[in-house]
Amino acid sequence: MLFHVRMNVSLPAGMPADQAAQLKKAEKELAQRLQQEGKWRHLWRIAGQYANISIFDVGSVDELHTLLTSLPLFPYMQIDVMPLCRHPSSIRDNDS
Ligand SMILES: O=C(O)C[C@H]1C=CC(=O)O1
Repeated sequence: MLFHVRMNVSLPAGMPADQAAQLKKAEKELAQRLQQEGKWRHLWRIAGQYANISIFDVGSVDELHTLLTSLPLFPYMQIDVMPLCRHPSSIRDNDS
């Protein structure tokens, strides 16, 4: 199942720099592992914003929820999810 996910990150202004750096490091490690596993299919920065557009390929809505809530930055993100299905005019399958 494919999902379009937008994540807007908002760290508290008063968060100590070392705590923010640690959270970002842990987030990056998990994000890269999930990309290697094929679950986090695309990850794009939205230009000029601390936000991303991602495509996830997971087995269920529950799996997506578990994955998103396990992200180290989850407490500091607003996340919007859109489930995707194949468009009848698309010339691509879900694997491209
Ligand atoms: O920077 C972000 O967009 C937030 C988050 C998503 C992946 C990652 O490494 O950090």
